[in-house]
Amino acid sequence: MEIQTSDMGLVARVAQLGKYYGDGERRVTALDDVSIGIRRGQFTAIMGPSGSGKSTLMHVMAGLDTPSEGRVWLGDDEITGLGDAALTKLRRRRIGFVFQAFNLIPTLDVRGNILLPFQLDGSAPTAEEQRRIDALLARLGLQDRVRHRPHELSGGQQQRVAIARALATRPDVIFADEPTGALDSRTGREVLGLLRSAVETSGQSIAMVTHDPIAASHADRILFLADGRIVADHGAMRPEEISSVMLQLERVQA
Ligand SMILES: Nc1ncnc2c1ncn2[C@@H]1O[C@H](COP(=O)(O)OP(=O)(O)OP(=O)(O)O)[C@@H](O)[C@H]1O
Repeated sequence: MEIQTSDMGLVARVAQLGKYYGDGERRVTALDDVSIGIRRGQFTAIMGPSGSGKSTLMHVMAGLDTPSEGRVWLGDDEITGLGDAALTKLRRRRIGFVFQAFNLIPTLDVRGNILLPFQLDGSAPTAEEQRRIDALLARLGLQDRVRHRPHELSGGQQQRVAIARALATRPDVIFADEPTGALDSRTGREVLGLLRSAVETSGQSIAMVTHDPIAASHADRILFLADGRIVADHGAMRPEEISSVMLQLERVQA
């Protein structure tokens, strides 16, 4: 297969990606010959049975983990083989993260948490970025909470702060790992609505790992993994259609 080295429509891409853990008989194949791109301006869900390689794929695409084989690009920039310092800089500048456990800094208030990516990058937000952050705080219903610390907020509010932090720097792509996993279903739906509206209103590109068919039904595209391979690549689907694919994959993988 020809490896394309440029594609303006993709914000992140991997080619012939393999990831192995351990040696000899104990070798585990987490990813096996995966070639896939995340499309710009789309909300992509990554689904699959437990152990199918979802988190590994996301971590390699986000430069949090390195592949055993194959190549990785962020936009047009190949990141395969970059060292830790270069990857850290690239993540800070070009990638946003939203995690199941929110990952806010407990000693910083809401504004401090949202400004953290700028501070880590050694830059203060410009006046325009500051205005954008204020607008984000208002849109996410956090304007009365800016001086609160994470432990003074509900789970849903904490995840909204994490989303505001991820959106504040206008990253090329946001990687979300089970963003609704720790939330009740109503709060989870609100969070998904916020991610969806970032795609609709700002063209934000988002890739989300999830187990939840309802969460995945908010996506424009759903990639299904099983045993470390991409086994299906669908446009938007209803929750019941997603559940039925997942049931089939769980049977195959088991
Ligand atoms: N650090 C590691 N050492 C050894 N094996 C690992 C490691 N990380 C992941 N694996 C294995 O790689 C495979 C893929 O794991 P991964 O976490 O990517 O799956 P997943 O689809 O995200 O699973 P889950 O839905 O349960 O979180 C699994 O078999 C897992 O046990």
